[in-house]
Amino acid sequence: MSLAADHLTIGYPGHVVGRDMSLAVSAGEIVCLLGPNGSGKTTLFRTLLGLLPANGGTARIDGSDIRALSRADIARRVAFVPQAHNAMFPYSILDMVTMGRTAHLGLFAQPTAGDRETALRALAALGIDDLAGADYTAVSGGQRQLALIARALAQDTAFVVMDEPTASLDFGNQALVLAQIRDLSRHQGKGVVLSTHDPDHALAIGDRVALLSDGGLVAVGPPAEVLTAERLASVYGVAVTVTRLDDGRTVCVPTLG
Ligand SMILES: Nc1ncnc2c1ncn2[C@@H]1O[C@H](COP(=O)(O)OP(=O)(O)OP(=O)(O)O)[C@@H](O)[C@H]1O
Repeated sequence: MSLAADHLTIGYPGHVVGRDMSLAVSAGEIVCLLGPNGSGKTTLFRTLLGLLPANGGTARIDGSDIRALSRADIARRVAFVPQAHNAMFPYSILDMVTMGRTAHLGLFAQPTAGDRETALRALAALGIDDLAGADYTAVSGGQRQLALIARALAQDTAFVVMDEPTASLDFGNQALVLAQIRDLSRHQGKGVVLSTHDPDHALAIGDRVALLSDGGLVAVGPPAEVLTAERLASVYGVAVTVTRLDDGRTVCVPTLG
């Protein structure tokens, strides 16, 4: 089982964002995508999910060309956590998360009590079950982000694609979400690809890191091999110290000029 970019060229009409990108995420694996602002992380995800046509190459799920799959087929196999957006429709958080179950329902079928249970369990896993009845448009950006992650958990797909899942979360909720993501891969065997601006997050939970810069994937591999001080300095233009802690973990600290 895999979610794969096969020599993908990505972009918009008249604007190529990245060329010849190849990357495959397997079941049970966490791949973290890092890259500067505007380098194309969201564009790559949208192309991988079939939301944006590739300018070249192929996006594949379990070997099938994404263009051959219906939206429902894709939604049964891949959940997407977009960046927390401003909500338009005043659904309750529970309704919003229950919508993650839609992929498993037949046309016109209503969610069952079991679907609501699944949604409630996902909310509890993220510590926001007390918000089940709250209006999705009237909670904070971080709470909306947690609800979007809960919706993906409820969708219960083999793969999860997360666009900056920790971006608007406080320090404690960042750790909670990282632990949830690790659990999704280690205990539930899901393949996860997520983008982040924090190399420490990739070092903490990534099995592999893909570094996107200058219109291509410049390095793909184990976090400690990809995220060297030299490479981070060259991609982000800041001096960085990469240090190993006594307990074996590795962290990155930028040097302020
Ligand atoms: N709808 C669009 N139409 C045309 N160009 C776009 C569109 N969305 C993004 N772009 C451009 O594509 C490039 C990549 O943007 P993208 O959002 O994929 O980057 P990103 O790595 O996700 O950035 P960030 O880290 O800031 O979220 C940018 O130059 C951006 O201006």
